[in-house]
Amino acid sequence: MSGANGVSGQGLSASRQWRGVIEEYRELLDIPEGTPAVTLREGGTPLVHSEWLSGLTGAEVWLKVEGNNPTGSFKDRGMTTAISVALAEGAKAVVCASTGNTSASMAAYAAKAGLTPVVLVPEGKIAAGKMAQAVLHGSQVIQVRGNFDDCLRMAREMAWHYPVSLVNSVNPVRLQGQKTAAFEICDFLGDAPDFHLLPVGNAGNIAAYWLGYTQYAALGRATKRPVMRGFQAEGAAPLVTGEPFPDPETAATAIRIGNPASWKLAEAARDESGGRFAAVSDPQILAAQKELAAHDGVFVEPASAAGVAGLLAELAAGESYRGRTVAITVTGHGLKDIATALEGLTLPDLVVDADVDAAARAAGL
Ligand SMILES: Cc1ncc(COP(=O)(O)O)c(C=O)c1O
Ligand SMILES: N[C@@H](CCOP(=O)(O)O)C(=O)O
Repeated sequence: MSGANGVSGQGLSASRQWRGVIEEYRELLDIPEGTPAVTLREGGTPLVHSEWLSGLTGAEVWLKVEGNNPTGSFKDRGMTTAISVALAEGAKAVVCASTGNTSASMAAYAAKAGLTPVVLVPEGKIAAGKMAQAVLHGSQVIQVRGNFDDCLRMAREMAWHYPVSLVNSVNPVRLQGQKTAAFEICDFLGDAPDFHLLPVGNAGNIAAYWLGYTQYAALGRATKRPVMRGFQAEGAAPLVTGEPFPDPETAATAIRIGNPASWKLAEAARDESGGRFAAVSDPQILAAQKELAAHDGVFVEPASAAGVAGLLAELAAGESYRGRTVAITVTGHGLKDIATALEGLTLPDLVVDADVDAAARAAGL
């Protein structure tokens, strides 16, 4: 899951190493001047052309593969900025509420910075890979009898009453880092795409992309801004219905969020771009996850497939993207949640003697 992979993908020469999003885009980030970067060289992730989805749609469909970040999700872009600023401001400890990825990312960057990470998660709802990351990077992980929204309320209060800095995306410095994904897409394509599709949970990421696209258009580095389409899980779709979900539920645990903190910013991105929010069911999400792995070689966690599931659902409903350029963010790596990926699958049990002909026969060659 290395992020320093911008060498060919970002048009860099082989001798030039990707430096992480702060050093690559410092002059475009609203963070205190001269803030030393705490970085794991996040960003510079591949924009992979999807022959499968391009063939289905008649569009040029590109996947922004954020699982290639150092901790396996897009959160690293925002965590480099949040942890760098927190450290520069003298923080000794950091806290977040999480459905998993934010805690994994915070813990890694806190370890790098020598800060103490405190994590609040909904009890029993965190994928094992993410929990392992948080624990191995040295977090104090506190499970809460409640959902993510309860955890976020507690994290805000903890940061208010105790000497600990909050690094959830309600911290605006997070969005500064996360907007760099929009910069990278424009830099790679030479302009903004016509459409940008992505999963939405707490809604920081759609807000960050919109910031980035807006900034690039204002600077003349892009001629347009994309139409933003955000996809939520049916059981946790407050932006679709317009009402908080008191008991959000979905197999896509990363987006099991009933009351997104960046609700207003997400609505602004939708309205200013002429976009929309829509819901996709868990079976649609899990089917998209499998198809993406099988057709494009990109293995993502369930929540990360919501944008692709959304595109497929729209196509089935008669929507056309023909002739357009479409970017879809696939937000996190599939290895984070193996249990869900394997659910309902029959694992191969072909066992042969140590004999090549027997293996070839078993393989049907
Ligand atoms: C893998 C993954 N995808 C998508 C999201 C949604 O991002 P956001 O909360 O910024 O809307 C999250 C976190 O919520 C996530 O962990
Ligand atoms: N999916 C998120 C939820 C909270 O994230 P944030 O970006 O709003 O801090 C997670 O991974 O915890």
